[in-house]
Amino acid sequence: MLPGVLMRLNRIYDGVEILESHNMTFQLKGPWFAGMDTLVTVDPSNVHHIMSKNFYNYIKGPEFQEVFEIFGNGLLNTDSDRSNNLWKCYHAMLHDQRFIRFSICAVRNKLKDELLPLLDHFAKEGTVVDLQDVFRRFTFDTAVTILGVPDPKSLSVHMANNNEFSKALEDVEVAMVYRHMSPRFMWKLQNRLGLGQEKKLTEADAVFGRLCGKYVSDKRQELRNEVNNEEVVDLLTFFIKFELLAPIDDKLLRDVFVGFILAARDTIASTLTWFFWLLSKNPQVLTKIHHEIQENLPRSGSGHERPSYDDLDKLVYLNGALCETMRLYPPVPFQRRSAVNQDVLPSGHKVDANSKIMIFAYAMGMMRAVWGDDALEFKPERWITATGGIRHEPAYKFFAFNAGPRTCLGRNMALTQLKMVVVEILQKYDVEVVEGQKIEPFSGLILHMKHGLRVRFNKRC
Ligand code: HEM
Repeated sequence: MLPGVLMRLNRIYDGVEILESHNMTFQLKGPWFAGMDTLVTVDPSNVHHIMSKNFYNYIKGPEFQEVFEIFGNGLLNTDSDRSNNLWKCYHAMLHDQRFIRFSICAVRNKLKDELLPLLDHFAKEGTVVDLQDVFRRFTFDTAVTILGVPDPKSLSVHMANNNEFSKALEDVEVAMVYRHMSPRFMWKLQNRLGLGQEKKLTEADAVFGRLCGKYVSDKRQELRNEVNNEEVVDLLTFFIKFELLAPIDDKLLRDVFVGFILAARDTIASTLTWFFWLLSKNPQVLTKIHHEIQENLPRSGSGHERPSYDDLDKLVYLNGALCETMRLYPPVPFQRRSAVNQDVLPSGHKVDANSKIMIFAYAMGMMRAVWGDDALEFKPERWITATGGIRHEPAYKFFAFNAGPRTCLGRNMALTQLKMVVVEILQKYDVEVVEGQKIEPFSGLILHMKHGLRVRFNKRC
């Protein structure tokens, strides 16, 4: 059943119905020889139990690490709690004011100097563009810049696709989905014979090794020559210079590099794409966001560096609309875990040692039992308290950023970046979604739009 279910992720409503009729937890069966049986759950009490209360019993495990071996010893592939040194290093970096300033500046410059001029060009020419492609290029360039490597400049009028690293990432994603959907012996055999997706995966690994090797050695050289500029703290500089993680060898830096792009690139691009599509379907929400921006943000030319952190914090309704987007279309649509020891979940389901569990974040956001009868509606109001503040939902219910000790470390940075991009685009353009296109999700590691999202930009007066 598992391959079939993964292939039909676009028919999510079937999955929602099955899970609703099974009280939010369901045993999937694979062929007896393939070891693919998986307990699928969207029950928040189970999620809380798995991700927090009994955290040590539910690991990604060796099988997960084997599937994702291309990410090496990076954080996404590592089991353990917050005592892990790599986790501590990431945590320190994402709370370091110099790194935060550098990242915000990278996003702001990319917006101002490249994305907005490009959208101006598209608006002037009346060009129809794939918004998802635009955002993926934007987030790729910003993630690479934040890493401290020369900007690949993949945003351009011609939208050429000639970046080796980005192509390798795409091959990796397809290969990961293939590994998930195939019995282990099958992809192992293909890997040994160098066939199909496995061949591409091996080639992608070589690209990562070669390019990251060069980036890291260039950065080490740059730091040796540096006239000390304490203000510029990109990711590689942070990891190499501050030596929080000693020793840090080039192989681990390669794993951090690839993992960071994976964590910070398509998650943001996916959210932005679904967000603009949802706005096109819900014009009343768009009107309210415009109103909130007008009320709260200084106008351009007022001398402020716009918009500031504090300004963005005032946008409570926009925050709700972004959370609502990630509730319905969580960029990371599922999480896999494996049980170390036998256990019983709060729902009463028995879990055998070494059995597999999937938390299906995508279906969870659509569960009436979790979100109420209006679960399928796009309602930013859901995220606002009676006094007009931000309503915080527990992570085991709003699972887009994961839950427990291994919650997404970049959550705040992600929300800031999302708001910066949305505000700038909405202030300057009306985004017109082309009629008649088929919109359906494609779930790899990230929940993309299968056919992209074709739009026109019309300049606002
Ligand atoms: C909308 C944007 C984002 C979403 C929905 C998101 C979601 C997630 C999820 C679900 C995980 C757990 C992955 C797993 O263990 O399989 C995760 C981990 C992580 N994310 Fe994010 N993420 C986003 C943006 C970012 C950004 C911008 C950064 C960095 C600046 C970031 C940094 C990380 C890191 C370092 C981890 C590893 C945490 C750990 O394993 O302990 N994320 N994220």
